[in-house]
Amino acid sequence: MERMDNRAFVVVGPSGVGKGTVLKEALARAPECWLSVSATTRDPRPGEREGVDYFFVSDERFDELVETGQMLEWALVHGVNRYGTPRGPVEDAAARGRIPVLELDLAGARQVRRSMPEAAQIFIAPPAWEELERRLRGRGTESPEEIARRLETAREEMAAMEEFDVVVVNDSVSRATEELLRIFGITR
Ligand SMILES: Nc1nc2c(ncn2[C@@H]2O[C@H](COP(=O)(O)OP(=O)(O)O)[C@@H](O)[C@H]2O)c(=O)[nH]1
Ligand SMILES: Nc1ncnc2c1ncn2[C@@H]1O[C@H](COP(=O)(O)OP(=O)(O)O)[C@@H](O)[C@H]1O
Repeated sequence: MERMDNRAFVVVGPSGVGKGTVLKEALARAPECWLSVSATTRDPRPGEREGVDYFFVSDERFDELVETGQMLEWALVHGVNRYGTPRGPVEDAAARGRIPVLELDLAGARQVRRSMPEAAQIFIAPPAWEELERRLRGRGTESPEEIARRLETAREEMAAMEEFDVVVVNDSVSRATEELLRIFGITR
């Protein structure tokens, strides 16, 4: 995959595909890139840190952020919690010459395709459906009901893969990381 010289990157992929894992590896080696920290109404998982993994906010605070125009995009994900991209930090990062990277769900990616059409849209896919299920269950952070809901959302996301500029298969973390770095334009 050739370098994509865009001013921002949107990364989408089904829950458990390894977006977080691969993005963390890639961004540690891509100082030009800046990962947006989303606001969410969901509860933190063990080990997740406020302001690092997410800004964990109440429903009331989320309403306020939306109503005052502070969200670049937002969506109700898995039918339960809302997630959104705070606008200010993205604009600040871009103004400092960093390349914003946004990890979003499908609805968020579609909004950004309209509001920031220059952003490259990347889909992270599993090597096989069974492997996605295995990773999601193996992570062990969701209840069986939550896993079932995530797999339902995953079917819709996988069906929308063709909307994306490029698909990166997360077969191995190191290979997928290398491919992502090439797309980001970083080859060292
Ligand atoms: N639209 C939108 N989606 C987001 C945002 N932040 C995270 N998401 C998506 O919300 C979904 C759920 O994320 P998370 O609760 O961390 O669960 P996981 O995907 O199972 O690790 C994923 O598809 C994320 O990409 C955001 O700011 N906006
Ligand atoms: N290439 C891979 N091969 C095997 N397991 C992986 C791979 N990438 C990620 N994982 C594992 O899959 C699980 C889900 O990864 P995570 O990064 O939390 O996914 P996401 O952010 O897409 O929900 C984690 O337990 C992670 O260690």
